[in-house]
Amino acid sequence: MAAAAAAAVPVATPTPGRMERVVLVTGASGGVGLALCRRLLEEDGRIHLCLACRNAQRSEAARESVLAAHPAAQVSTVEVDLGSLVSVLRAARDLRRRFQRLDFVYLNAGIMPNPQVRQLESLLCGNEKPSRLIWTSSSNARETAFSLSDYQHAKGQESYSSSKYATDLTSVVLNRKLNKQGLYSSVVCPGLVMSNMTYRILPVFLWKLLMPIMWLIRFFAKTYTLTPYNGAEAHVWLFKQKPESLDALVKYHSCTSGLGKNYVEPRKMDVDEETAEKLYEKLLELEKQALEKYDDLLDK
Ligand SMILES: NC(=O)C1=CN([C@@H]2O[C@H](COP(=O)(O)OP(=O)(O)OC[C@H]3O[C@@H](n4cnc5c(N)ncnc54)[C@H](OP(=O)(O)O)[C@@H]3O)[C@@H](O)[C@H]2O)C=CC1
Ligand SMILES: CC(C)CCC[C@@H](C)[C@H]1CC[C@H]2C3=CC[C@H]4[C@H](C)C(=O)CC[C@]4(C)[C@H]3CC[C@]12C
Repeated sequence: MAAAAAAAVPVATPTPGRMERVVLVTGASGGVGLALCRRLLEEDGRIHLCLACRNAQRSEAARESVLAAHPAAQVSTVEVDLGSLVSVLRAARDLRRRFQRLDFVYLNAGIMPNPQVRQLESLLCGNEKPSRLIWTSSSNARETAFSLSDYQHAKGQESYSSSKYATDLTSVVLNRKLNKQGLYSSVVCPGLVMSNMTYRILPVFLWKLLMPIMWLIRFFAKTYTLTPYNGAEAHVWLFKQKPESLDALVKYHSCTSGLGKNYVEPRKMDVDEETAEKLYEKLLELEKQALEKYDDLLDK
């Protein structure tokens, strides 16, 4: 299975030319990630879009559905299970071989931050134009759920809030370390979106029954974006911004008004920069230990 997860490149997909922007989206097989892919191509049909998914069938189905709406688009796939270090390293090696740089990486499948980014550093840093990392975090990221001494949350009960807080910290520290090398990182919250994730909280039929109530709630709670399309608003907005104009300590929230109008709301994050720095040191140490075992998957 792990070998199969290495990398599948559709043969028909051309290698991106020098001037095309390359955009990688993780978790692109459904929900916010897939809606984001469609919306990005509406913004710029010339990008080379690479869908990073863990399941080959779902990945191909996503690629076909994106191509159905944008037949001339350049869409490729890379298989990666972000829960497996070997799979992440193989996919990163494959991406390093296929692309000279990555202009945008949307880290949308929500798992702990390391080492997916570090393995792509050579594609993200030192390019002519800045590269961007955009993490799908959540308004549910909470400092109280996170502990530096147990940053992998082995002992806690709030892994979701903890991992999203770790994501926020990582984004903050990456900006401090890598802005000067041309890498800019941002975090977004898609709001409450109906997707496979929420269908694991309540069954689909119940959400459908609740939908009229949620449309009403949306007049008061603007983060009830409800559809993946609306949830991708902040991601798409960031795609159009100059990275130098963004605040590293802000989370960008997708919002939808009661009448269905989408907009983005920046909110200051409650992150301690010293904790961010300490987490970064710990992640580097963890990475060093983990990578010692997988020397053959690293480019020297
Ligand atoms: N829905 C919501 O209300 C909210 C969502 N979010 C965040 O938005 C992001 C997208 O979620 P959403 O679209 O709602 O959920 P979905 O479950 O619809 O999509 C999640 C995507 O991530 C992929 N994925 C999950 N685990 C892995 C893995 N180990 N390796 C590779 N890919 C993986 C899934 O692949 P597969 O198809 O194979 O399962 C799928 O493509 C997440 O980070 C989530 O935490 C934040 C706030 C609210
Ligand atoms: C009438 C309905 C509103 C009743 C639904 C009750 C609950 C099951 C849900 C109400 C709000 C939901 C959530 C809000 C925030 C999400 C957050 C941003 C996230 O990242 C993960 C999912 C949420 C926690 C989501 C979960 C279901 C609710 C609690």
